[in-house]
Amino acid sequence: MIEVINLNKSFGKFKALDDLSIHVNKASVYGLLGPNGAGKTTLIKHLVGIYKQDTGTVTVGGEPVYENPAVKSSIVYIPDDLYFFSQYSIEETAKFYANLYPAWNKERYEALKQVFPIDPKRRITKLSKGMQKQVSFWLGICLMPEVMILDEPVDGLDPVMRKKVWNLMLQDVAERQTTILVSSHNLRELEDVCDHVGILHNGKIVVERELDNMKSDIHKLQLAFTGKIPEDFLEELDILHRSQSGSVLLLIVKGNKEKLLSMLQKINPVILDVLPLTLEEIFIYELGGMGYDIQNVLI
Ligand SMILES: Nc1ncnc2c1ncn2[C@@H]1O[C@H](COP(=O)(O)OP(=O)(O)OP(=O)(O)O)[C@@H](O)[C@H]1O
Repeated sequence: MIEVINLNKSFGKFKALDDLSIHVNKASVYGLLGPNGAGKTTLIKHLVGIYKQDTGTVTVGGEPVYENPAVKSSIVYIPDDLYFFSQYSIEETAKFYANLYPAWNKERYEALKQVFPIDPKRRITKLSKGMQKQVSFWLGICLMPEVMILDEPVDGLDPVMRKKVWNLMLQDVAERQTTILVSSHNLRELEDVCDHVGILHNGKIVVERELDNMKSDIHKLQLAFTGKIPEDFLEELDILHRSQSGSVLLLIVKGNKEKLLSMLQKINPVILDVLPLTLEEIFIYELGGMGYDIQNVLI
């Protein structure tokens, strides 16, 4: 649904996006992670047609986005820094959208008054930051978008509202095949909602993974041996991290779990446990294995 191929963008001599490619399937949720200055907002501004790429292609539904009003009208963009007309109430903004966008869904707007407990007569710019975020989701969802692009979306929302907003959007992914791309610094925030995650660092995608597959491909093992550690044998494994506490060896290993276990049983360890890994740990070890300074890449 969203396809970015070999995208390059420089500001003067500074290369903000460096031959970047991503692919986001229809009816999926793609999480874009990365530290400050990685290039997330710059990429997003290409996806919503604000920036024109230097080179490369950016398409949504197979169509280029830049200067393409038809494609742009199918995308709802909720930026980090929200903008609303300074004099308009929620109600007036809703009327404005209803006149401008044929897809505006009035019934939905009315129904969502139950979810967003804000008086629609209030002027939006006078609301708190979190309340303004709520309004942007309320109105954005009523535009019945095919694609939602969200920059730090739940920043400022309280935990109950975060859950409500994600529930509404995930319902649209399931029922209307909406496609969502969401940027964040926080992997934990994305873990529950995304099916793919891409990590952006210095303008490049350094890791892109389907989350369902990830946990089946990387394992935390605790091992202990009666005699010496069989180093020759361990060299055969794809070890991302190794540490030792007393006689217990902790390994983070890539590979098929059953194969690993049957290999390791052959060397008769006195302890052989497979421990669960969080998604955050997986990324930390994978990126560490690729030579990235983890502290600078993930929070
Ligand atoms: N209009 C611009 N002119 C010059 N440099 C820019 C411009 N926009 C972005 N940059 C630079 O491009 C890099 C990427 O910025 P971007 O805002 O895309 O990062 P980000 O990943 O969204 O960061 P954050 O998490 O802090 O919001 C930064 O070094 C930034 O200074």
